[in-house]
Amino acid sequence: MELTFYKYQGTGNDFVMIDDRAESFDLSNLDLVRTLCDRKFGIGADGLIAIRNHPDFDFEMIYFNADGSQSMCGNGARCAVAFSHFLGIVKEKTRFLAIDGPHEAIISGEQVELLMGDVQGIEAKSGDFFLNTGSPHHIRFVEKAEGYPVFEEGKSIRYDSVYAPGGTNVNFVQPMAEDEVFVRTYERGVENETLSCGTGVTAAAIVYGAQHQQNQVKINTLGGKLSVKFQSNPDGSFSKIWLIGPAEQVFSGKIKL
Ligand SMILES: N[C@@H](CCC[C@H](N)C(=O)O)C(=O)O
Repeated sequence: MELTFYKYQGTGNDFVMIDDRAESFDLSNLDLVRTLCDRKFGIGADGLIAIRNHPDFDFEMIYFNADGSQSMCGNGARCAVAFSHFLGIVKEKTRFLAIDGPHEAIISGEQVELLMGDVQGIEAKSGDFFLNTGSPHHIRFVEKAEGYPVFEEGKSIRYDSVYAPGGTNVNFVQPMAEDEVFVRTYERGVENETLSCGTGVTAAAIVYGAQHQQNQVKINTLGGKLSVKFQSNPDGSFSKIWLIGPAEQVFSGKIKL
């Protein structure tokens, strides 16, 4: 049996994409998810996304990390929107469902603008910060992200007992200007640094923007540039959070199952 797949990337965060409107992909087969995401034995990706029909939305995005765990993925959602546009499911605007709830998106050329869920607030964590942007994110500001031991430090914070049992993603954020940062992320579920993390840069932008009275922050990652805009509310929450950046189909193929 063969599976048709598409490969997408959003600022270097890469995903196996499956058109599963026929519901023939077994979502409970996590060994298969792990094999498809394996860079030596499969297609290779940070995560896998199945697109399914939903009665109340344009589509549903079902996201798995490379290790088979599930959470919200910002870059993956932008790629899922581009893929649904490619499949003809959506035009320039869409409303779809992800694990953290409904999302809206706008496609303008190569860019996908994604409306994220509201954020309740920012927690202080011994000089660092924590917030949930659909996925959990620890934020640490560093003077220089280049050369920073992202894997070692990220892994140690990801497994810190304060985040047990679920763990957290970990972002190291270097300020570059009043409205610009460089972000490197250790991703839970990939268990390594990825070239970019959408929910992570969103978290970094919110913390940095709130500290510098900015409601729009430019983001540099190892995989490219994104931007985040948001509204700060008097109760410490954040809403109208938009993650903006490119999403691209890289190749497609068939793999033997
Ligand atoms: N790469 C993603 C985040 C995916 C989920 C994360 N690894 C987790 O398990 O929390 C993004 O672009 O947001």
